Amino acid sequence: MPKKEQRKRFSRPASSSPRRPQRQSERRVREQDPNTIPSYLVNHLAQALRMVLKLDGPADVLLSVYFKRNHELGSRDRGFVAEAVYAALRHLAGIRWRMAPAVPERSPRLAALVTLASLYGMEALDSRDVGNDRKALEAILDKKDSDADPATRAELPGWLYERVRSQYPDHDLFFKEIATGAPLDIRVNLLKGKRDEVLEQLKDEGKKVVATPISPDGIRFLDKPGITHWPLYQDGVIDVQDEGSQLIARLVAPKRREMVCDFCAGAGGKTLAIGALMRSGGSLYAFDVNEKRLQGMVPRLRRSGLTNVHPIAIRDEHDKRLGRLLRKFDRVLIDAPCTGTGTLRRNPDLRWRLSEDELHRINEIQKSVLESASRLVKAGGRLVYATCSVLKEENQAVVEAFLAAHPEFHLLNASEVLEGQGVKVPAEVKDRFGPWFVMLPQVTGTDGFFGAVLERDPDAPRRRKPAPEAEAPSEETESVKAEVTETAAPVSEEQKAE
Ligand SMILES: C[S@@+](CC[C@H](N)C(=O)[O-])C[C@H]1O[C@@H](n2cnc3c(N)ncnc32)[C@H](O)[C@@H]1O
Repeated sequence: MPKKEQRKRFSRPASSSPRRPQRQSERRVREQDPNTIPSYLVNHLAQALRMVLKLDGPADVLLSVYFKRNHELGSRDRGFVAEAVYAALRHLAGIRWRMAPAVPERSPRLAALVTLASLYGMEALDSRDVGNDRKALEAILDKKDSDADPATRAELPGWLYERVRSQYPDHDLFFKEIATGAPLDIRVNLLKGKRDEVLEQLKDEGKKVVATPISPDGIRFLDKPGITHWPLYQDGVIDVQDEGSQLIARLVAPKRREMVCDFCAGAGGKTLAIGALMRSGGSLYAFDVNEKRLQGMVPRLRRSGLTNVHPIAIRDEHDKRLGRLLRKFDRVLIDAPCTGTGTLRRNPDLRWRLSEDELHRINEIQKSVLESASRLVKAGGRLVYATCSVLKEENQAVVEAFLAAHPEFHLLNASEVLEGQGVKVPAEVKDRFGPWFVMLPQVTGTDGFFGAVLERDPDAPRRRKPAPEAEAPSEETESVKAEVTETAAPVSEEQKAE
């Protein structure tokens, strides 16, 4: 292999090219070898890295601020800069180690050159952009990965590396997966379309799509098109949702006329999937402490055609008003706040912003939310605890501690719950994880997800009531809805208008 080829250290995103068309204004400034990356893109990458490497917010948010401030950048240029920023974040430990004693956040231009040379090779850089940094850059690129410590090679902070390493025998495959991006999955809204028909339509339109292998509702794009302007999206036939997240909604297995609660609903990814499984029947309460996130659900709900969802902002898991809903729900989903370590392919910056202290803080909230939300489950009802974390501390350990303190709940086999709906759960998932539902990038090709299905013993016999009126919310729950709706005015007002 020629030496320059050896220097391409990062796998290159399929969509990006080092040869960007130069803008007219740039050409006027100076002529440049057309086979190299235009200088203005190197400069933008350095400035974007200066901002994003502060790690004081999610990379996608910081990047969109950067692009707003630099609105003269066209969409292809934005794509190029974004891909390079994400590559730098995926390989930040390695870049840091190579650049030492220089530090990427203080030398973002050098970090930009290292990133671009690692993606496209030194020959893609204009010698005037490299300037006096050539020697330093060559020394940086010549360092051998095998000399770095294992956590650096895994591109994880030490505390997280140790946990993943000790927990998963196939940890090396996990490390390999988190060095790549994630595909774009969508869920077909069962109220408005059939998966196979939408799949055919997309294929006829020339889109590169396949059915998701496990979720019966999903479609996977082999590239990553922008879909939000498509009629299928605007009309609510499809929504963006990772296959793993679709399956968590299926773990809830709601029936059409039931009372269901999505306790940590956020912007409603799983709420929408559960509502569609309920065919918009029954009542679906969507709680969250973050009113702004709940508001993000409103346009999605409008597109989806669901009319059974009640988004309600709560103060916290001890909100007094929840007292009126005790033992009222057939199903409760807790999509708990978590470290998000299952989504590192999508959110490569997350690992550098997390800490062990943060993990412990989140862990306390998880236990407390599970404790409180479990009280809403009626006798014989189901409780699903889920996270997008790959850490046992946030998953099995939380549920095991809860079960030890609550003999009135027992664990169901999550794979059987899915198979009862015709979902083909991979044998490896069943064999490795028993009653738990665990998805991992290296096993299922999805984000990492955890789900546990618990059932409250049917200690109190269900009241026999004539269907269907009897299954409608009681006056008491209606009054809670009205009361809480007032406090969550911005969400619920829009909701009422639908
Ligand atoms: C994993 S996210 C939910 C994602 C969402 N279910 C989805 O599918 O798009 C966890 C959510 O829990 C919420 N949360 C945090 N603490 C909470 C609490 N004490 N009670 C209820 N929700 C809480 C956060 O605001 C966040 O939206």
